[in-house]
Amino acid sequence: MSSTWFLFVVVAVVVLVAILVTGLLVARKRRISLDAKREVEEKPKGGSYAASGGIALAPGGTAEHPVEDRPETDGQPAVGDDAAVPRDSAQRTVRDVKLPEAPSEAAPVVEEIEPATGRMERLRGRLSKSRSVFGTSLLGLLGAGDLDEDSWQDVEDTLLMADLGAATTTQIVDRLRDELSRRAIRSSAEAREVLHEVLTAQLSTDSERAVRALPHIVDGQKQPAVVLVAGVNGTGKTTTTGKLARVLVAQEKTVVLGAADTFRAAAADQLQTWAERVGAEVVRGKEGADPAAVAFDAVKRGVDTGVDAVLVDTAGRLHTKTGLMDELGKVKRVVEKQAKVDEVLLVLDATTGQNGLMQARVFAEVIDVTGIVLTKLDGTAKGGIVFQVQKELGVPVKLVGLGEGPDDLAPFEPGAFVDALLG
Ligand SMILES: Nc1nc2c(ncn2[C@@H]2O[C@H](COP(=O)(O)OP(=O)(O)OP(=O)(O)O)[C@@H](O)[C@H]2O)c(=O)[nH]1
Repeated sequence: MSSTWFLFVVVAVVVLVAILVTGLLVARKRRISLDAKREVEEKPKGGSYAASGGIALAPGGTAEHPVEDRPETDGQPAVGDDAAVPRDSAQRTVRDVKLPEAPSEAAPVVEEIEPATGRMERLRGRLSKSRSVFGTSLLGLLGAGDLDEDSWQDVEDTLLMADLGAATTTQIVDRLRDELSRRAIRSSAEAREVLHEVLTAQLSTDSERAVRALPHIVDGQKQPAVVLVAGVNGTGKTTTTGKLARVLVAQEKTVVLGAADTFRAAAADQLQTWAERVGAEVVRGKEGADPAAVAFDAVKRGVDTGVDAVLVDTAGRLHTKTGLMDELGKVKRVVEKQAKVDEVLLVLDATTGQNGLMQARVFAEVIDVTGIVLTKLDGTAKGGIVFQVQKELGVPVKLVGLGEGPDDLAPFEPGAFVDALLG
């Protein structure tokens, strides 16, 4: 009995010792695996990169890098490179990798600009087509002395054909009749004098012809002049904007051009070319972007950089399309959140004759046109639209386009214009 009892005690002790040893081993193993986990967590990821604070920045070109000592020179490991330089040695950063040279683009050549003064005189010959109607026909008729009713009818027809319109033609013929009977005209030189007087008087206006494109002071701060250029398709808006920029730059003014014609990418490219030629900045949007937003950005840029003038070229739009005209109104309203629009130039193509007048009426209603630019006067015998537009709208013709050349833009001066018409 006692030996059975003794055996029982020995077995119990052995089992207890075995349990104790196993427990100790398990506890130790657990502790090691926990420590190992912490080690993994604390190891910074990505080698030397430790994103504890913000991104550390350093000025370019000043930091030192051991990379210079690496055997490879072109960024690729060379033979034996692995053996010579351990994989975990400092890596080259983006700053150290030399980029291939960008293909050198020829710097745009800034052109010399012809002085604007006396341009009308220089461009007089360009009005030759208009002159052939006015000068030759009218002077021939009037210089012949006493005119019968048929001759007066011819005078009237000549004026109508040159796009002076019915109302203006009647006024001019009435004035001519008065003057001729009062002065007893006998030669074509005298006739020319009378005609010159009457036509010039017909073109006179009390409105200011100067283009409001110079900066002014608002609340003690220089504010650029904001000029909006509008009109139907193809009248010469972009060309005029470019030509006007040249005039300003020639007078040492700084200019921002806004390419708010977002329908045609080519229009913005065209404006950009004009800008490069005079050294002006262009603000343009993506094709199809909101033109009002581009115009706004251009004016903001001009205000922020303190330039003298911001010229905004808008997309061509038919005056008969209400949606497009509304959009133009929006362009002006949005720009005016940034700065007052000082000048709204309506560009009319002189070769379109009477239709130009219709366009002018609608545009004037939508955006308060302040000045007319009559383009392509070099290519028409119908310069007479100048008379009508001004009389009907009470808006002065400020500039005339007399060719496709960069400096073929002249100020509108009634006396010089009539001189050019009569030859
Ligand atoms: N002869 C002549 N051509 C001109 C004159 N002004 C502009 N042009 C030409 O007219 C064409 C149209 O000119 P643009 O400036 O592109 O006209 P736009 O109004 O901006 O055109 P859209 O943006 O399509 O509405 C171009 O070939 C110009 O060279 C001018 O005074 N005389």
